[in-house]
Amino acid sequence: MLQTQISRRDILKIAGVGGAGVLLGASGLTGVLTAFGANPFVDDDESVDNKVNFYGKHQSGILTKNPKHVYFASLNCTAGSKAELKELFRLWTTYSVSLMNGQLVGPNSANALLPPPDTGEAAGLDPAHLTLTFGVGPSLFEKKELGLAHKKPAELKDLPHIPKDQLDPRYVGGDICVQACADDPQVAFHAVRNLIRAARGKVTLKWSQTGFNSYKQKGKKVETPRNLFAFKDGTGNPDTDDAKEMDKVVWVQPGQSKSWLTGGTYLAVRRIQMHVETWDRTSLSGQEATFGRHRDTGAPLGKKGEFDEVDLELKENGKPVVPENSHVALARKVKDRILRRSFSYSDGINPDTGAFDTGLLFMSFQQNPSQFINIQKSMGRADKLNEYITHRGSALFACFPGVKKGSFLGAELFN
Ligand SMILES: C=CC1=C(C)c2cc3[nH]c(cc4nc(cc5[nH]c(cc1n2)c(C)c5CCC(=O)O)C(CCC(=O)O)=C4C)c(C)c3C=C
Ligand SMILES: [Fe+2]
Repeated sequence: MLQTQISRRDILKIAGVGGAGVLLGASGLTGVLTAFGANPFVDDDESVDNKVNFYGKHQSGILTKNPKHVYFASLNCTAGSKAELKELFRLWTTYSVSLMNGQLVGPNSANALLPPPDTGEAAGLDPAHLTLTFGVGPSLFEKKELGLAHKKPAELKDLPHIPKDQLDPRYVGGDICVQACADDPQVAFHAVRNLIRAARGKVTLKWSQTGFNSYKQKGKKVETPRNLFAFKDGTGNPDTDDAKEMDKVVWVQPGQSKSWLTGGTYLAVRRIQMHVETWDRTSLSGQEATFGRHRDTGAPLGKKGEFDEVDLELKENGKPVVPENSHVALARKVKDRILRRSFSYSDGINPDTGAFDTGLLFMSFQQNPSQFINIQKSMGRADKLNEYITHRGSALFACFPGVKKGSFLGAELFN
């Protein structure tokens, strides 16, 4: 860690101490160098509580468990050249490590005539397990000024239309994405706000979505969160502690795609409205038949425990206990697997209908978008859940591999 760094807790102590010399002496070099266009190396500070490391083989925020809040931002890229974009990702690397350490993105200046380098609303807060995940969308590679067309992976293209989706252009696509997850929504927002602020002239916000997850925690044991239809959501996910499984499901392996994406992954995002008014008029048995699981325990129909194996062959009076058109049965019809990492959202009401604008910010990570697409196709028109949901937003991003100390986000793409 740079000796010159300053924690967000320290800022409160230092506040009020005048004199540029004092402040630069205490917290120094980072902001000064950043202001002159250089990016000093900032390391993970493992002495900080509630902190997730930035550096590693893979980016954070993909296998990182139990995120409570997300601020997801989809961005337009307005950089004029590849060199400009590369500089931005270098700067974002330094910023991301500082933010995930719970530090200011730049030291305060004593000059009150200047805006403070850090927007300040996370002052005094710890990192709250902040993770930052960056990806690039298909449209980035179509920008002639960036000269990246030859680096576009064949599979990085807009997700296909699915029956009944009613996409709203306000929630579609994006050149770049930033996913900020934290246990504190203000920490997540602060991170995205400062990243965007530092990128002025190089990116603009296209769309964004906040989301949340709530779960009971006893010691280290965490219960599966419930979605806004009250069902446990995430039970059937692959085991993120199983590295071999993650290499099969999530991480792009050497030779599978463009080399810059090795160790990275694809993020499929769907903003899915959930018609809670209709759901709340549905019987419990109807709700359980929709998912193929019990609402209370999360167990597959016909079973007792949440993690009992789903048995699609189980019959009662000649009929499958887990209905063939249930969400889970259809998801299991194909052999493809994905890692879901979704969040509920609640965005007020739709002024035209008076209905809640609420639902699921569905996010899944997979080594090839075809895994998501095959599951989506299997669900197709048949999924009983379709009666209660409408897909409103959609985007696909290729998320960079992790960053080695001394390197920067997307180095393999830009070098
Ligand atoms: C194409 C991928 C999927 C979309 C889109 C999707 C939307 C969606 N899902 C729920 C709620 C639940 N999904 C559950 C399981 C489940 N869902 C998918 C895929 C998509 N879901 C998969 C691959 C699975 C796992 C199937 C398995 O192998 O068992 C469940 C059951 C519990 C669990 O495993 O998480 C729920 C509940 C909603 C509400 C929704 C759109 C709003
Ligand atoms: Fe699902």
